[in-house]
Amino acid sequence: MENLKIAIGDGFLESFAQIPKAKQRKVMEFVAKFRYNPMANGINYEKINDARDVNFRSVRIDQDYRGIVLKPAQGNVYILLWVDKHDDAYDWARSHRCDIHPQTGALQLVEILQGNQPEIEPVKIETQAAQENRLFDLSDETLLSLGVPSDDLARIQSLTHVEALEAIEKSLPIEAFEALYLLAAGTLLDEILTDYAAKKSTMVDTEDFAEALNQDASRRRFYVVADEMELLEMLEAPLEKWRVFLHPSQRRLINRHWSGPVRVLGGAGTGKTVVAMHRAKWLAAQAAETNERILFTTFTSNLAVDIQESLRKICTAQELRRIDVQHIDAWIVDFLKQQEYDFRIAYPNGKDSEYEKCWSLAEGLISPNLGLSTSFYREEWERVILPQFVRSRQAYLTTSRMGRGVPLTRKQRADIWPVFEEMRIQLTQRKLTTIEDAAFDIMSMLDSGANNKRYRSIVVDEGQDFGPEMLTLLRRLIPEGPDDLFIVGDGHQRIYQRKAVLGKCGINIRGRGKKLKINYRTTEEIRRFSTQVLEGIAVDDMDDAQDTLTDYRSLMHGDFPEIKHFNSISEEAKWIREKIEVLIENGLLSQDICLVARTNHLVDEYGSQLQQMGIETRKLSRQQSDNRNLPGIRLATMHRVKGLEFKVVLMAGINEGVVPLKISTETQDPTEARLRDENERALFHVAATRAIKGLFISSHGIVSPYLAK
Ligand SMILES: Nc1ncnc2c1ncn2[C@@H]1O[C@H](COP(=O)(O)OP(=O)(O)OP(=O)(O)O)[C@@H](O)[C@H]1O
Repeated sequence: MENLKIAIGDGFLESFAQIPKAKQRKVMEFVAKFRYNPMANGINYEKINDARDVNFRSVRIDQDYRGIVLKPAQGNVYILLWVDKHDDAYDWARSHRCDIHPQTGALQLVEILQGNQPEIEPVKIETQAAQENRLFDLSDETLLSLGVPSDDLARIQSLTHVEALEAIEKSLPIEAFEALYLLAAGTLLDEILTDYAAKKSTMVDTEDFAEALNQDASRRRFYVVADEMELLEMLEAPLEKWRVFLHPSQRRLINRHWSGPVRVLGGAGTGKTVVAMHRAKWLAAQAAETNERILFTTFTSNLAVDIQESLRKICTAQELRRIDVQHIDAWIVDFLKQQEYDFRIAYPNGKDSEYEKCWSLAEGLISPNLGLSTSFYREEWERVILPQFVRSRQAYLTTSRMGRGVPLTRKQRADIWPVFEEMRIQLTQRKLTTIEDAAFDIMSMLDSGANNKRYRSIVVDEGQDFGPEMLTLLRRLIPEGPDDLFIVGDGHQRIYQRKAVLGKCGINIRGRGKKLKINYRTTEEIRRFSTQVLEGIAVDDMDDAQDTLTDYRSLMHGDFPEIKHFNSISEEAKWIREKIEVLIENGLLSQDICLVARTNHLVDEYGSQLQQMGIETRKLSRQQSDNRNLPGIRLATMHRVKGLEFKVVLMAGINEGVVPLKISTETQDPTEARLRDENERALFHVAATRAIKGLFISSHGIVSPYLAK
């Protein structure tokens, strides 16, 4: 059919997810027929009496259920909006309308306020005091550019508090509400205008729905379906809205050419991984003709597994074949294997403890006369020697020690060097090396022409945890140029004590540093609580400037996190059990609840207490991703839950000495102590921001200083 456009609204998927499985099957049968030919015999479009929107029609799914479709008089456009029981579907249709905004050209779906509307303040501003109280001192033109419908201008201009704005949320187009909400929360007007305002256009045809569907602002709620398979796939996972409904700020980063490396910041849950995945898909589609490959790399192995799984949901088979998803260590190991490299990588505190054996032998060379603590040597090794590939005494004498608290003279450097040299000797004798040295060895191999893996582009998730050696390696792996590197990350979530400055790794992001600001995962109450722990801490933007969380918000609301202290772990575990039972009684699945603790030991302890009380648990392993089809309360360390999300998170054992972990923060160097404390705070922040709608925090004994007010 000529110019046929079939679209689906996000509300259709949400309402579809709510109906019984048997009815969902009927809807799928209907949708298949509808997608093939919306004018087919048997699809009857019924007018809806009293509907305020003349373009709404109902369609029959079966005896009980109806779909609501937007079917404008002009053009060949059909938009699936809602599905529900007959009467509920009609009620929905009567209480909504869908218009094209005359200035922005966006398609907007809003609820029609009726009955008990929040009190609207008088439009006419009579006194100066009243005028000063106004929430938004904005002209009609500015409000229109943000997508506020013309009927709502006076109402918005008269609002005096944010609760009144929240009360009319559903009656405002999503983009207008979001811009106003962020403004009310303190975001600067200039920033809002840059991110949200549409340029004034005199060309908008408010009857041209086909054109309206092309607007970025429309595409966060309406998606034009390419084929029947795609539509059915969307119905298979109706709540995975990230697959198609991208925020304009996300879309702007994805579907375009960039002249060089891009760095995307964003607080927890702002959709960085979603953006990185869509970017990889777009890049893979661009590479169709050249058959070039994309590397998608992460810091943790679990995330790489999850990303591979999620990419399957948005990529074609061809696109998927062009993307290598691998966490960076695995990539390094693979590369070295192909080069027949003779060394195995040993990790600190690794399973075989070889690394620690080598270190204790190296420590044997520490001279007590120098007056430096043993922890100082280890910190120097990890923070200075390894990341900068310092291989000789001579090089060490002139190496930058920026960020280290204890200054060293040249003589002291010369005196302590043998310890590091010995560490390398011990490792080499066992045919071992560190991941950092391995990365630098690959760079030497690349310099001598070994590159069996040529990539068109590299996409990096968890960028904040990549050390300088890894970022330098990625830079060397791909020639500088358009669409070379796309790095997402968040310094507030740096939990592995690795820190790099992109510019110093040869990655120049000038003019291509971007930020995501809307948290899609967590309620505003949980977001606020989770960021408190980082207050007053200067966090970098992965380059040479600072990042901030002041412009990071959630539009969802829920309960405040609950915090409870106990005398003993058994009392605490009992309380946790009661919480779990109530949550499950209220319809939550056990696999949507995760208990998080700081150490493996504590995780196991809570696990056995819960099991003794008859609660099924499942500990998340380091090697495997979580299969959410299996029941059981999830148990995990704070490190393991990075990148994941659960409807409810129970943070247990938030005690003094545990959070922050005493042995992790013990050092005699005050600068190092500060860095480690920041790291522990980031870990707490990461764990708390995994919660979608419920966060419960408990402790036993003396409470953690992070909770004590
Ligand atoms: N455009 C979108 N529409 C709907 N949901 C979205 C969108 N973007 C992201 N989300 C959802 O928000 C949640 C967080 O997304 P994602 O994991 O990509 O964020 P993140 O910034 O990488 O988080 P973190 O840094 O905390 O791991 C996920 O549930 C994701 O599906």
